[in-house]
Amino acid sequence: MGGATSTIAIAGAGSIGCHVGGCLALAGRKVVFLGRGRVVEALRESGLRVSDLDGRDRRVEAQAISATDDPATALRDADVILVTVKSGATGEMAGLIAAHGRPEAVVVSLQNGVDNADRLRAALPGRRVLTGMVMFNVVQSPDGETPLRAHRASQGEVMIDDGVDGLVGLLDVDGLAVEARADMKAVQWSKLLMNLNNALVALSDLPLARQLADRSWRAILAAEIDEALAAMRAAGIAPARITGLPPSLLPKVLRLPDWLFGILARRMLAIDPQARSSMWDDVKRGRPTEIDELQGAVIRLAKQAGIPTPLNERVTALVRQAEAAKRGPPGLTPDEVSGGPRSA
Ligand SMILES: NC(=O)C1=CN([C@@H]2O[C@H](COP(=O)(O)OP(=O)(O)OC[C@H]3O[C@@H](n4cnc5c(N)ncnc54)[C@H](OP(=O)(O)O)[C@@H]3O)[C@@H](O)[C@H]2O)C=CC1
Ligand SMILES: CC(C)(CO)C(=O)C(=O)O
Repeated sequence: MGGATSTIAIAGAGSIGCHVGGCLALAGRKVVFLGRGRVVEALRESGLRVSDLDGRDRRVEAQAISATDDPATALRDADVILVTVKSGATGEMAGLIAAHGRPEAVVVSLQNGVDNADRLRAALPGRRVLTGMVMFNVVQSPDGETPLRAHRASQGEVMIDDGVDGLVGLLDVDGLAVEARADMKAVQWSKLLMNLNNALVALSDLPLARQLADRSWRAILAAEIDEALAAMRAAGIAPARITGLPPSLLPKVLRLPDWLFGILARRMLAIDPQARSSMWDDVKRGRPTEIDELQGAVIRLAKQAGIPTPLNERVTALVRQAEAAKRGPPGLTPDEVSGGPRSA
Protein backbone atom coordinates (compact mmCIF):
# COMPACT_ATOMS: atom_id res chain seq x y z
CA MET A 1 0.00 0.00 0.00
CA GLY A 2 1.36 3.43 -0.91
CA GLY A 3 0.27 5.00 2.39
CA ALA A 4 -1.88 8.11 2.76
CA THR A 5 -1.19 9.16 -0.85
CA SER A 6 -3.00 6.11 -2.26
CA THR A 7 -6.05 6.78 -4.42
CA ILE A 8 -9.29 5.27 -3.16
CA ALA A 9 -12.21 4.73 -5.53
CA ILE A 10 -15.71 4.45 -4.13
CA ALA A 11 -17.40 2.05 -6.53
CA GLY A 12 -21.04 2.95 -5.96
CA ALA A 13 -21.58 6.36 -4.36
CA GLY A 14 -24.77 5.77 -2.38
CA SER A 15 -25.37 5.76 1.38
CA ILE A 16 -22.36 3.70 2.48
CA GLY A 17 -20.12 4.95 -0.33
CA CYS A 18 -20.79 8.62 0.47
CA HIS A 19 -20.33 8.18 4.21
CA VAL A 20 -17.15 6.10 3.97
CA GLY A 21 -15.73 8.17 1.10
CA GLY A 22 -16.68 11.39 2.89
CA CYS A 23 -14.84 10.39 6.10
CA LEU A 24 -11.79 9.43 4.03
CA ALA A 25 -11.84 12.69 2.04
CA LEU A 26 -12.18 14.70 5.26
CA ALA A 27 -9.07 12.94 6.57
CA GLY A 28 -7.14 14.10 3.49
CA ARG A 29 -7.25 10.83 1.56
CA LYS A 30 -7.41 10.99 -2.24
CA VAL A 31 -10.96 9.79 -3.00
CA VAL A 32 -12.81 9.41 -6.31
CA PHE A 33 -16.55 8.74 -6.16
CA LEU A 34 -18.03 6.60 -8.95
CA GLY A 35 -21.78 7.10 -8.94
CA ARG A 36 -24.78 7.83 -11.06
CA GLY A 37 -26.74 10.92 -12.17
CA ARG A 38 -28.53 12.25 -9.10
CA VAL A 39 -25.70 11.64 -6.62
CA VAL A 40 -22.84 12.72 -8.90
CA GLU A 41 -24.65 15.96 -9.77
CA ALA A 42 -25.37 16.67 -6.10
CA LEU A 43 -21.75 16.02 -5.06
CA ARG A 44 -20.37 18.20 -7.84
CA GLU A 45 -22.80 21.05 -7.25
CA SER A 46 -23.02 21.23 -3.47
CA GLY A 47 -20.47 18.89 -1.95
CA LEU A 48 -21.20 16.40 0.79
CA ARG A 49 -22.30 16.61 4.42
CA VAL A 50 -20.95 13.80 6.60
CA SER A 51 -22.46 13.46 10.04
CA ASP A 52 -22.84 10.82 12.72
CA LEU A 53 -24.45 9.72 15.93
CA ASP A 54 -21.43 10.92 17.92
CA GLY A 55 -22.08 14.54 16.97
CA ARG A 56 -19.68 15.02 14.06
CA ASP A 57 -21.23 17.19 11.35
CA ARG A 58 -18.71 18.03 8.65
CA ARG A 59 -18.74 19.23 5.09
CA VAL A 60 -16.63 18.32 2.08
CA GLU A 61 -16.81 21.30 -0.27
CA ALA A 62 -17.79 20.63 -3.89
CA GLN A 63 -14.39 21.84 -5.17
CA ALA A 64 -12.67 19.23 -3.01
CA ILE A 65 -14.75 16.35 -4.39
CA SER A 66 -13.88 14.20 -7.35
CA ALA A 67 -17.12 12.56 -8.51
CA THR A 68 -17.82 10.97 -11.86
CA ASP A 69 -20.18 8.57 -13.59
CA ASP A 70 -17.37 7.44 -15.89
CA PRO A 71 -15.90 4.16 -14.63
CA ALA A 72 -12.63 4.59 -16.53
CA THR A 73 -11.97 7.99 -14.92
CA ALA A 74 -12.86 6.69 -11.46
CA LEU A 75 -11.02 3.38 -11.53
CA ARG A 76 -7.90 3.77 -13.67
CA ASP A 77 -5.66 5.34 -10.97
CA ALA A 78 -7.18 3.64 -7.95
CA ASP A 79 -4.92 1.74 -5.54
CA VAL A 80 -7.93 0.67 -3.48
CA ILE A 81 -11.46 0.11 -4.80
CA LEU A 82 -14.21 0.00 -2.19
CA VAL A 83 -17.24 -1.75 -3.67
CA THR A 84 -20.37 -0.20 -2.20
CA VAL A 85 -23.09 -1.14 -4.68
CA LYS A 86 -26.09 -3.22 -3.71
CA SER A 87 -25.67 -6.97 -4.31
CA GLY A 88 -27.66 -6.91 -7.55
CA ALA A 89 -25.01 -4.64 -9.09
CA THR A 90 -21.95 -6.63 -7.95
CA GLY A 91 -21.59 -8.45 -11.29
CA GLU A 92 -21.77 -5.23 -13.27
CA MET A 93 -19.27 -3.49 -10.97
CA ALA A 94 -16.90 -6.46 -11.21
CA GLY A 95 -16.99 -6.10 -15.00
CA LEU A 96 -16.15 -2.40 -14.75
CA ILE A 97 -13.26 -3.10 -12.38
CA ALA A 98 -11.94 -5.82 -14.70
CA ALA A 99 -12.12 -3.43 -17.65
CA HIS A 100 -10.80 -0.24 -16.04
CA GLY A 101 -9.09 -1.01 -12.71
CA ARG A 102 -5.35 -1.61 -12.35
CA PRO A 103 -4.60 -5.31 -11.85
CA GLU A 104 -2.67 -4.53 -8.65
CA ALA A 105 -5.49 -2.48 -7.07
CA VAL A 106 -6.90 -3.95 -3.86
CA VAL A 107 -10.66 -4.48 -4.14
CA VAL A 108 -12.71 -4.52 -0.93
CA SER A 109 -16.37 -5.51 -0.83
CA LEU A 110 -18.22 -3.42 1.76
CA GLN A 111 -21.51 -5.19 1.11
CA ASN A 112 -23.96 -7.18 3.17
CA GLY A 113 -24.63 -10.84 2.45
CA VAL A 114 -22.21 -13.76 2.37
CA ASP A 115 -21.48 -14.06 -1.35
CA ASN A 116 -20.49 -10.65 -2.74
CA ALA A 117 -16.74 -10.84 -2.10
CA ASP A 118 -16.65 -14.36 -3.55
CA ARG A 119 -18.53 -13.12 -6.61
CA LEU A 120 -15.96 -10.35 -7.08
CA ARG A 121 -13.12 -12.88 -6.63
CA ALA A 122 -14.63 -15.16 -9.28
CA ALA A 123 -14.99 -12.28 -11.72
CA LEU A 124 -11.53 -10.83 -10.99
CA PRO A 125 -9.15 -13.80 -11.06
CA GLY A 126 -5.61 -13.05 -9.95
CA ARG A 127 -6.58 -9.82 -8.20
CA ARG A 128 -6.58 -9.12 -4.47
CA VAL A 129 -10.21 -9.05 -3.33
CA LEU A 130 -10.96 -8.65 0.37
CA THR A 131 -14.15 -9.23 2.28
CA GLY A 132 -15.37 -6.25 4.28
CA MET A 133 -18.44 -5.57 6.35
CA VAL A 134 -20.05 -2.33 7.54
CA MET A 135 -21.63 -2.66 10.96
CA PHE A 136 -23.47 0.67 11.03
CA ASN A 137 -26.51 2.11 9.29
CA VAL A 138 -26.30 5.20 7.08
CA VAL A 139 -29.24 7.46 6.41
CA GLN A 140 -29.02 9.41 3.17
CA SER A 141 -30.81 12.77 2.93
CA PRO A 142 -34.02 12.87 0.89
CA ASP A 143 -33.65 13.71 -2.81
CA GLY A 144 -33.22 17.44 -3.33
CA GLU A 145 -31.74 18.25 0.10
CA THR A 146 -28.46 20.07 -0.40
CA PRO A 147 -25.77 19.31 0.26
CA LEU A 148 -26.38 15.57 0.07
CA ARG A 149 -25.94 14.19 3.58
CA ALA A 150 -24.69 10.75 4.58
CA HIS A 151 -25.39 10.30 8.28
CA ARG A 152 -24.06 7.36 10.31
CA ALA A 153 -27.14 6.56 12.34
CA SER A 154 -25.87 3.76 14.56
CA GLN A 155 -22.65 2.67 16.23
CA GLY A 156 -20.22 0.22 14.72
CA GLU A 157 -17.08 -0.17 12.71
CA VAL A 158 -15.95 -1.47 9.35
CA MET A 159 -14.33 -4.90 9.42
CA ILE A 160 -12.04 -6.13 6.65
CA ASP A 161 -9.88 -9.15 5.91
CA ASP A 162 -6.40 -8.78 7.33
CA GLY A 163 -3.29 -9.45 5.25
CA VAL A 164 -2.75 -6.25 3.23
CA ASP A 165 -0.07 -4.12 4.90
CA GLY A 166 -1.06 -0.52 5.46
CA LEU A 167 -4.69 -0.92 4.43
CA VAL A 168 -6.19 -0.42 7.87
CA GLY A 169 -3.90 2.59 8.38
CA LEU A 170 -5.18 4.07 5.14
CA LEU A 171 -8.88 3.52 5.88
CA ASP A 172 -9.11 3.96 9.67
CA VAL A 173 -9.74 7.71 10.00
CA ASP A 174 -11.69 10.08 12.24
CA GLY A 175 -15.35 9.04 12.19
CA LEU A 176 -14.60 5.71 10.49
CA ALA A 177 -13.26 2.93 12.69
CA VAL A 178 -11.73 0.08 10.69
CA GLU A 179 -10.62 -3.25 12.11
CA ALA A 180 -8.76 -6.08 10.35
CA ARG A 181 -10.04 -9.59 11.12
CA ALA A 182 -8.91 -13.06 10.22
CA ASP A 183 -12.44 -14.51 10.41
CA MET A 184 -14.41 -12.49 7.87
CA LYS A 185 -16.47 -15.47 6.67
CA ALA A 186 -17.73 -15.92 10.22
CA VAL A 187 -18.28 -12.15 10.48
CA GLN A 188 -20.40 -12.24 7.30
CA TRP A 189 -22.63 -14.97 8.71
CA SER A 190 -22.98 -13.13 11.99
CA LYS A 191 -23.91 -9.87 10.26
CA LEU A 192 -26.41 -11.84 8.19
CA LEU A 193 -28.23 -12.73 11.41
CA MET A 194 -28.64 -9.02 12.18
CA ASN A 195 -29.59 -8.28 8.58
CA LEU A 196 -32.57 -10.64 8.82
CA ASN A 197 -34.16 -7.61 10.49
CA ASN A 198 -33.72 -5.44 7.36
CA ALA A 199 -36.84 -6.97 5.84
CA LEU A 200 -38.88 -6.51 9.02
CA VAL A 201 -38.02 -2.81 9.05
CA ALA A 202 -38.98 -2.57 5.36
CA LEU A 203 -42.28 -4.39 5.90
CA SER A 204 -43.23 -2.56 9.11
CA ASP A 205 -42.12 0.89 7.88
CA LEU A 206 -40.94 1.57 11.44
CA PRO A 207 -37.66 3.23 12.39
CA LEU A 208 -35.21 0.62 13.68
CA ALA A 209 -35.22 1.96 17.26
CA ARG A 210 -39.03 1.74 17.54
CA GLN A 211 -39.20 -1.64 15.87
CA LEU A 212 -36.48 -3.15 18.08
CA ALA A 213 -38.13 -1.72 21.19
CA ASP A 214 -41.25 -3.81 20.43
CA ARG A 215 -41.14 -7.40 21.65
CA SER A 216 -43.60 -8.63 18.97
CA TRP A 217 -41.16 -7.60 16.24
CA ARG A 218 -38.17 -8.94 18.16
CA ALA A 219 -39.94 -12.30 18.53
CA ILE A 220 -40.21 -12.55 14.73
CA LEU A 221 -36.54 -11.67 14.32
CA ALA A 222 -35.65 -14.25 16.99
CA ALA A 223 -37.60 -16.94 15.12
CA GLU A 224 -35.87 -16.04 11.82
CA ILE A 225 -32.51 -16.25 13.62
CA ASP A 226 -33.44 -19.64 15.13
CA GLU A 227 -33.95 -20.99 11.60
CA ALA A 228 -30.67 -19.45 10.45
CA LEU A 229 -28.66 -20.77 13.41
CA ALA A 230 -30.02 -24.28 12.85
CA ALA A 231 -28.95 -24.10 9.20
CA MET A 232 -25.50 -22.77 10.15
CA ARG A 233 -25.01 -25.47 12.79
CA ALA A 234 -25.86 -28.15 10.24
CA ALA A 235 -23.36 -26.65 7.78
CA GLY A 236 -20.62 -26.33 10.42
CA ILE A 237 -20.64 -22.51 10.25
CA ALA A 238 -19.88 -20.75 13.54
CA PRO A 239 -20.91 -17.08 13.27
CA ALA A 240 -18.42 -14.65 14.80
CA ARG A 241 -19.09 -12.70 17.96
CA ILE A 242 -19.46 -9.15 16.63
CA THR A 243 -21.75 -7.63 19.25
CA GLY A 244 -21.52 -7.91 23.03
CA LEU A 245 -23.44 -11.19 22.79
CA PRO A 246 -22.56 -14.63 21.45
CA PRO A 247 -24.79 -15.14 18.37
CA SER A 248 -26.33 -18.29 19.90
CA LEU A 249 -27.85 -16.16 22.68
CA LEU A 250 -29.43 -13.60 20.35
CA PRO A 251 -32.85 -15.29 20.07
CA LYS A 252 -33.15 -15.62 23.86
CA VAL A 253 -32.21 -11.97 24.44
CA LEU A 254 -34.52 -10.71 21.68
CA ARG A 255 -37.46 -12.52 23.33
CA LEU A 256 -36.93 -10.82 26.72
CA PRO A 257 -39.55 -8.36 27.94
CA ASP A 258 -39.05 -4.83 26.64
CA TRP A 259 -37.75 -3.39 29.92
CA LEU A 260 -35.09 -6.08 30.34
CA PHE A 261 -34.11 -6.03 26.66
CA GLY A 262 -33.74 -2.25 26.96
CA ILE A 263 -31.17 -2.69 29.73
CA LEU A 264 -29.21 -5.56 28.17
CA ALA A 265 -29.18 -4.24 24.62
CA ARG A 266 -28.36 -0.62 25.42
CA ARG A 267 -25.64 -0.46 22.72
CA MET A 268 -27.88 -2.09 20.12
CA LEU A 269 -30.60 0.49 20.88
CA ALA A 270 -28.25 3.49 20.70
CA ILE A 271 -29.60 4.37 17.28
CA ASP A 272 -30.66 7.59 15.62
CA PRO A 273 -34.49 7.81 15.51
CA GLN A 274 -34.19 8.12 11.69
CA ALA A 275 -32.25 4.87 11.20
CA ARG A 276 -34.11 2.15 9.31
CA SER A 277 -32.42 -0.40 7.04
CA SER A 278 -30.86 -0.49 3.60
CA MET A 279 -33.74 -2.71 2.48
CA TRP A 280 -36.24 -0.11 3.65
CA ASP A 281 -34.40 2.38 1.39
CA ASP A 282 -34.84 0.04 -1.59
CA VAL A 283 -38.52 -0.66 -0.97
CA LYS A 284 -39.12 3.08 -0.46
CA ARG A 285 -37.46 3.86 -3.81
CA GLY A 286 -39.19 0.99 -5.64
CA ARG A 287 -35.87 -0.77 -6.34
CA PRO A 288 -34.99 -4.47 -6.16
CA THR A 289 -33.95 -5.47 -2.64
CA GLU A 290 -31.21 -7.74 -1.30
CA ILE A 291 -33.73 -10.26 0.08
CA ASP A 292 -32.19 -13.04 -1.99
CA GLU A 293 -28.77 -12.34 -0.41
CA LEU A 294 -30.10 -12.28 3.15
CA GLN A 295 -33.14 -14.49 3.88
CA GLY A 296 -32.31 -16.23 0.57
CA ALA A 297 -28.86 -17.28 1.85
CA VAL A 298 -30.44 -18.83 4.95
CA ILE A 299 -33.05 -20.67 2.90
CA ARG A 300 -30.44 -22.06 0.50
CA LEU A 301 -28.15 -23.19 3.33
CA ALA A 302 -31.01 -24.80 5.26
CA LYS A 303 -32.22 -26.66 2.19
CA GLN A 304 -28.88 -28.49 1.94
CA ALA A 305 -29.54 -30.07 5.35
CA GLY A 306 -33.30 -30.46 4.97
CA ILE A 307 -33.98 -27.86 7.68
CA PRO A 308 -37.31 -26.04 7.39
CA THR A 309 -37.32 -22.22 7.12
CA PRO A 310 -41.02 -21.30 6.99
CA LEU A 311 -40.61 -17.85 8.51
CA ASN A 312 -37.69 -16.78 6.34
CA GLU A 313 -39.67 -17.98 3.32
CA ARG A 314 -42.78 -16.08 4.41
CA VAL A 315 -40.78 -12.87 4.95
CA THR A 316 -39.16 -13.33 1.54
CA ALA A 317 -42.55 -13.68 -0.12
CA LEU A 318 -43.84 -10.52 1.59
CA VAL A 319 -40.79 -8.54 0.49
CA ARG A 320 -41.21 -9.82 -3.07
CA GLN A 321 -44.82 -8.59 -2.97
CA ALA A 322 -43.68 -5.17 -1.76
CA GLU A 323 -40.99 -5.05 -4.49
CA ALA A 324 -43.54 -5.90 -7.18
CA ALA A 325 -46.17 -3.47 -5.88
CA LYS A 326 -43.66 -0.56 -5.90
CA ARG A 327 -45.87 1.32 -3.44
CA GLY A 328 -43.18 1.69 -0.80
CA PRO A 329 -43.01 0.01 2.60
CA PRO A 330 -46.41 -1.66 3.22
CA GLY A 331 -46.61 -0.91 6.96
CA LEU A 332 -47.53 -4.48 8.00
CA THR A 333 -48.21 -5.52 11.60
CA PRO A 334 -46.23 -8.24 13.40
CA ASP A 335 -49.17 -10.67 12.97
CA GLU A 336 -49.37 -9.94 9.25
CA VAL A 337 -45.68 -10.71 8.90
CA SER A 338 -45.57 -13.81 11.11
CA GLY A 339 -48.91 -15.22 9.94
CA GLY A 340 -50.03 -15.00 13.59
CA PRO A 341 -53.57 -14.99 14.98
CA ARG A 342 -54.87 -11.68 13.65
CA SER A 343 -53.28 -11.81 10.19
CA ALA A 344 -56.15 -13.50 8.34
N1 LIG B 1 -27.30 1.62 3.84
C1 LIG B 1 -26.84 1.09 4.99
O1 LIG B 1 -27.08 1.63 6.07
C2 LIG B 1 -26.02 -0.16 4.98
C3 LIG B 1 -25.76 -0.83 3.80
N2 LIG B 1 -24.94 -1.93 3.83
C4 LIG B 1 -24.65 -2.64 2.60
O2 LIG B 1 -23.79 -1.83 1.80
C5 LIG B 1 -24.04 -2.05 0.40
C6 LIG B 1 -24.39 -0.70 -0.24
O3 LIG B 1 -25.60 -0.26 0.32
P1 LIG B 1 -26.12 1.24 0.20
O4 LIG B 1 -25.02 2.20 0.31
O5 LIG B 1 -27.27 1.34 1.12
O6 LIG B 1 -26.65 1.22 -1.31
P2 LIG B 1 -27.12 2.46 -2.20
O7 LIG B 1 -28.15 1.92 -3.11
O8 LIG B 1 -27.46 3.63 -1.34
O9 LIG B 1 -25.79 2.84 -2.99
C7 LIG B 1 -25.29 2.14 -4.07
C8 LIG B 1 -25.03 3.18 -5.14
O10 LIG B 1 -24.30 2.60 -6.19
C9 LIG B 1 -24.79 3.15 -7.41
N3 LIG B 1 -24.43 2.26 -8.52
C10 LIG B 1 -24.89 1.04 -8.80
N4 LIG B 1 -24.29 0.54 -9.90
C11 LIG B 1 -23.45 1.51 -10.33
C12 LIG B 1 -22.58 1.63 -11.44
N5 LIG B 1 -22.43 0.65 -12.34
N6 LIG B 1 -21.86 2.77 -11.58
C13 LIG B 1 -21.99 3.77 -10.69
N7 LIG B 1 -22.81 3.72 -9.62
C14 LIG B 1 -23.52 2.61 -9.44
C15 LIG B 1 -26.28 3.22 -7.18
O11 LIG B 1 -26.90 4.06 -8.09
P3 LIG B 1 -28.48 3.88 -8.42
O12 LIG B 1 -29.20 4.12 -7.13
O13 LIG B 1 -28.73 4.91 -9.46
O14 LIG B 1 -28.63 2.46 -8.88
C16 LIG B 1 -26.32 3.73 -5.74
O15 LIG B 1 -26.30 5.13 -5.69
C17 LIG B 1 -25.19 -3.06 0.34
O16 LIG B 1 -24.70 -4.37 0.20
C18 LIG B 1 -25.87 -2.91 1.72
O17 LIG B 1 -26.55 -4.07 2.14
C19 LIG B 1 -24.34 -2.37 4.97
C20 LIG B 1 -24.57 -1.73 6.16
C21 LIG B 1 -25.49 -0.64 6.27
C1 LIG C 1 -29.11 -1.60 9.72
C2 LIG C 1 -27.92 -2.45 9.49
C3 LIG C 1 -26.69 -1.78 10.05
C4 LIG C 1 -28.10 -3.73 10.29
O1 LIG C 1 -29.23 -4.42 9.95
C5 LIG C 1 -27.66 -2.79 8.06
O2 LIG C 1 -26.74 -3.54 7.80
C6 LIG C 1 -28.45 -2.31 6.91
O3 LIG C 1 -29.19 -1.32 6.97
O4 LIG C 1 -28.30 -2.95 5.86
